[in-house]
Amino acid sequence: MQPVICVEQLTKVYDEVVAVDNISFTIGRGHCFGLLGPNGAGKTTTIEIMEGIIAPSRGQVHYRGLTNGRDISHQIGIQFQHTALQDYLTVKETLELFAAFYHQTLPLEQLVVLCDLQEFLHRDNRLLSGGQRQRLLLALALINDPAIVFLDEPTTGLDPQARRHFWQLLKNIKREDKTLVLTTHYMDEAEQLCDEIVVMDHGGIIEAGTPQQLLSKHFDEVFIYLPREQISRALAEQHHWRLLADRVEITSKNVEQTLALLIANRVSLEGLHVKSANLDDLFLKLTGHCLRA
Ligand SMILES: Nc1ncnc2c1ncn2[C@@H]1O[C@H](COP(=O)(O)OP(=O)(O)OP(=O)(O)O)[C@@H](O)[C@H]1O
Repeated sequence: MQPVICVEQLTKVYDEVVAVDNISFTIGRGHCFGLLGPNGAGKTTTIEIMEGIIAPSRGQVHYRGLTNGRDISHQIGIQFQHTALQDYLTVKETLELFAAFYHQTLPLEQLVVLCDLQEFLHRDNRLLSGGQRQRLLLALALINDPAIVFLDEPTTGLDPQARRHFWQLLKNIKREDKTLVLTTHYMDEAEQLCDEIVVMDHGGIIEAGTPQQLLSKHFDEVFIYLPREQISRALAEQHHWRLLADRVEITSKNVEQTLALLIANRVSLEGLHVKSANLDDLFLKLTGHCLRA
């Protein structure tokens, strides 16, 4: 891995709150790096220090010889969660306006293709759907052809189809040798996009690695589900299986053995569903609460 950003012993203390508590990590060039954690974990503070928006109390962020975000603005792009777009301007006019702020920009035609803006290029900003608006904001983050793009919960509020479309665009952008730094509340998004993730809680790092590394480190079992009415309460309690509202959850280290046990107990296997642990399960295990809770 060729490191592009090195965060070293970063700390941010507000009056009475340690928002970020001595964290260190490295982001590889061309990777998608995900910063995850529950509300108040310290993600935004960390990202804003990396972006040079706020100064750390202690520690450093190194980027190509630049420290703590100084003079970094022309090398990065930021997609903020809430950016006010100028009313009465079209998408094309908005791109042209933002392009005028920079010496060096990506050709607009390239941006339009990269962010899939063709269909609504001449539409007034006020008339854009949520997904179209996010694609325009992505284009604005890319306008100066940055090496690193920061994305703050880019798909919050989008419908499943628009989210998937957005993910595809981010995958294409990654192929252009850009490094993506993403915060998200959606574990499926992190699983789809991120090469490395860091999970924060209470200002510190509680886990770091690739999604696959973390899943295999924390889980050596799969979840088996069966409709509730097919398993007696006595059998479930005997084996400590979880009784959910409409199904039973069986945690199994050996699927074959569990199936044999079910068959031996004359349990019907109709509607059986097997699921490997995903980042949602990992998050729950690490932080004790769901991201959206
Ligand atoms: N300017 C500030 N002054 C005082 N405390 C702050 C300030 N900014 C953040 N904090 C506190 O620092 C902690 C970390 O906040 P931060 O916004 O970085 O968390 P987060 O992980 O981004 O949360 P969310 O997912 O809700 O955006 C919180 O306890 C927050 O209240």
